[in-house]
Amino acid sequence: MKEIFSYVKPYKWTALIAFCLMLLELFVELAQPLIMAKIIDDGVRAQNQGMIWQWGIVLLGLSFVAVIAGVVNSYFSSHAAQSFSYDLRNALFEKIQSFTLATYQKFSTASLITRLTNDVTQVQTVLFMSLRIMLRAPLAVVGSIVMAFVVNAKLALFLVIGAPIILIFLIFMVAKGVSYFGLVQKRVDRLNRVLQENLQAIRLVKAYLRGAYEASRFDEVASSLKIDTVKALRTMEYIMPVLLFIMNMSLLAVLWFGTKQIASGTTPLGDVVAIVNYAMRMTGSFSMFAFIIIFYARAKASAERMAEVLSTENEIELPSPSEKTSKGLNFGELAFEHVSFTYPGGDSPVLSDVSFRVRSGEKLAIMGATGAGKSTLLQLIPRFYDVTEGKIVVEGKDAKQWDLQELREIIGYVPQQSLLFTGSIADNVRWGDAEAEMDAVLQATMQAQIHASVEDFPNGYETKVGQKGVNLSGGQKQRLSIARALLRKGHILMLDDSTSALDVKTEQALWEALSEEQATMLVVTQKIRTSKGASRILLIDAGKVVAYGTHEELLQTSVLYKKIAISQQEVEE
Ligand SMILES: Nc1ncnc2c1ncn2[C@@H]1O[C@H](COP(=O)(O)OP(=O)(O)OP(=O)(O)O)[C@@H](O)[C@H]1O
Repeated sequence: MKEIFSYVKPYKWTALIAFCLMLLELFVELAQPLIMAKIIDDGVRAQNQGMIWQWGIVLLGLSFVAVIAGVVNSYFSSHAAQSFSYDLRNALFEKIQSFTLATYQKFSTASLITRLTNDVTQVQTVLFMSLRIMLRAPLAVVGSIVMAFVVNAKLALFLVIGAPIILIFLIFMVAKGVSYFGLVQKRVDRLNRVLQENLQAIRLVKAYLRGAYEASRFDEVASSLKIDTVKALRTMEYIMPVLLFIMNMSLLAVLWFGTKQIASGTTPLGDVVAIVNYAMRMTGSFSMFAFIIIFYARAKASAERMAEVLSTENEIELPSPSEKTSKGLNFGELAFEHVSFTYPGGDSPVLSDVSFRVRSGEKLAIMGATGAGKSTLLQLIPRFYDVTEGKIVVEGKDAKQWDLQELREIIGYVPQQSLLFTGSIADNVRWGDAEAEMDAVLQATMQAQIHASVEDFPNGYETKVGQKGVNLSGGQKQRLSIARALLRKGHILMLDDSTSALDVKTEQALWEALSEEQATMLVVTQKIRTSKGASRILLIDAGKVVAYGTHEELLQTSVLYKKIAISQQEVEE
């Protein structure tokens, strides 16, 4: 909570003004019973009309001040709370951007979304409430006790007795509430995950008629959210009756002894009325406090979840400034030296002792059965994950000594699953280089064989791409992803089975266009037709290199490669 509230610091003045206005409001509120007592004793009982008018006007004036203070306080409180949540959300987002893929996996996308939305809102609400009413409640309690002592110390004692019991009880309930609400937030995570999976795979849900199953899955998570929320709120329900019981007992004691004192003439009626008024205010403030405590307990659980994100250390080892060297010299050269890799949390290596070298401008085809480790191999180069053993040498330097941004800048990557973003087609291609002129965009799209298709769209390059590219075909998405990587003009171009949705003619035209590329190319493929054109082929099986060489060499030396070649020739024949 402390770490999260450090984000209030930039708005401390706004918060302080809100706090002072709240104090003013409170002061007016506490002064009212005192004035009422004066009106009763010196005005009503003494039958002094002038006095009643005089203090009546004071009372009205003070009420007006309280209203103005309340309105201005609201303005400053909401400004501080909104600015705080804006900064916090940005800080969380920035932190998440710096995560390694392994860390993303640890948190899960749905949980990160909940933390950035729902959790931030919980804390923001409590901050607003704190500045508006939350701090006011305990201050009103203390203020009421002090004023009650000013009016009549003996009667005020009855109000003090219950207060410590209530405080201890409230602290106990908050501690209990935090653990319950932590669980509730986890349920919200689960609900978001199910919803996210369902929406992402909506076509599959419809095609496989899984609507009813999905509805029951959603119902299950929604009902566990309901059950746990009710459980958490139920715990909180005890707060109010216990509070009211203790406070009402105090009030009864005040009335009992107050009446006796009035009868014996030791205390004026106005004093008893004022003390009763303060006791009622205390009860009201405690009730308000009890209500806010529910929000506070929930916000505390949320704050802990956000602090967990903010304090997560990046697992990627970054070079120290002395180790860091500028970009490499050998354009696009790449070598794997005895590289082994196990996924975080995995028990067996996905890649074992992989070694190969690709020279500047060469094209390496990576082949192997599904699950052999081809995509994993590519993902190690831009350091999405770090190697477990061995090293990757990029342009003559260990990848770990590269500045991470510089390393990623020289790599154009086309993932297996083409991903596009909401925006225009031009915007999507410009992901490769945000500053690129339209000429460069056109050059990249022509090379990727997508220019003609884009021209056919009514709005050309300004055509809006729906979420994840829903309004484009698989082949169009693949080629736009390739254009994006080409625009990057990197030294190394990595294509992960990125032409699977293209017809033979378009694919051929694409490879021809790409043969003019200067960049070193790593191409994951299943097709002998593609590997034939590569400078070298790396054949992997269950994470191990089983063959490495040119097409002709592999036909001679690798039984597996030869088998694949024969099977594909048969298919082609
Ligand atoms: N994020 C991950 N966490 C844990 N294990 C993973 C992860 N991604 C892949 N794996 C495992 O690593 C192995 C290699 O996967 P990889 O995606 O690299 O294979 P591939 O050769 O590219 O397969 P395909 O041709 O089907 O895409 C598989 O056994 C897979 O289950």
